[in-house]
Amino acid sequence: MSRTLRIATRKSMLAMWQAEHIKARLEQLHDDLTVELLPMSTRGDVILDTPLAKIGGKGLFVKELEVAMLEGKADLAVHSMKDLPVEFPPGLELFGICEREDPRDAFVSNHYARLDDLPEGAVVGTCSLRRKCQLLAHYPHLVIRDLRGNVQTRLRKLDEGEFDAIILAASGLVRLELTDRIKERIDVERCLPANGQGVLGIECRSDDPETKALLAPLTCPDTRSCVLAERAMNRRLQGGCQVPIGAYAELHGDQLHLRGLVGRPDGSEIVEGEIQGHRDDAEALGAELADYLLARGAGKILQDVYAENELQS
Ligand SMILES: NCc1[nH]cc(CCC(=O)O)c1CC(=O)O
Repeated sequence: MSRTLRIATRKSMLAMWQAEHIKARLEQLHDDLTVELLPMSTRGDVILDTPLAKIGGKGLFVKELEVAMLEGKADLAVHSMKDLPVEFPPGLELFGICEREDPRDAFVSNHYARLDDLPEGAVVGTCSLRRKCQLLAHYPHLVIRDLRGNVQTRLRKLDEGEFDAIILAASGLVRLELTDRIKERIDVERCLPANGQGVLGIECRSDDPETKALLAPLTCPDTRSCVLAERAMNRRLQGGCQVPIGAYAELHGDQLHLRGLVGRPDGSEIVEGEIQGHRDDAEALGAELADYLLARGAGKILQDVYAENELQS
């Protein structure tokens, strides 16, 4: 029986690449399946002049896609897991979690080979409070400036000389075949990634078993365990995507090792911790690590960050 699936997607090059990638994999897996893309604009794409942390609102980039699925105009959406809110609207769920690519942040510069080489006062572009916090904690001599836009826009601003360097997810650059722009992959000890970084997630309607059956083979069980732990930590911390929270899990056999971090955007305080346990307890481990961080002052830091965002908006 032939079937057609429609993927709702943002129109940025990275989002389109990701949707095309899942389309190709699905069509390869299933004979007689046709996959079409439904490109859409989201609020996050339209509001380009305000730092994301100030616009706030969870899921700025996903709401329109979700409406399209609920209205039956599309069957699935492909997301960067790190941009996905931890909760889903009724009727929709996270069904597929694909194999993780490089989770690290990448150092991109036209003049410097490594983060360590940046001189006093060098200007680094990022709008991620997580990156800002960790960069300033390790390199207090740097100046961090907001940098927004899709990957191409950010690279253009670097090339125009507005910044000495910028930080982007390595995975996004790799997907766009811009690997040669990566000067250094920053180890997770210096910059703990965002939960779900480097992972594609697939969202679909909860009551759509046919789509789910087609999507099932895309899930990577190892990545899924890691991402469940990372997201459980963020959920317990009640962190949206615009907060200085890092979460990164790795598997060693069946042992899951999760690291977490909450920090002040200026790098003046970082609360961090790690936990290890069986992968079957991934979500419980995430929640437990969140409680550990909360007991050490993470809640106060997050409260202050949220209050600051309120004030500026
Ligand atoms: N917030 C934007 C965004 N969302 C996902 C990625 C990269 C790909 C990924 O993490 O899977 C990026 C770009 C970036 O942070 O440099």
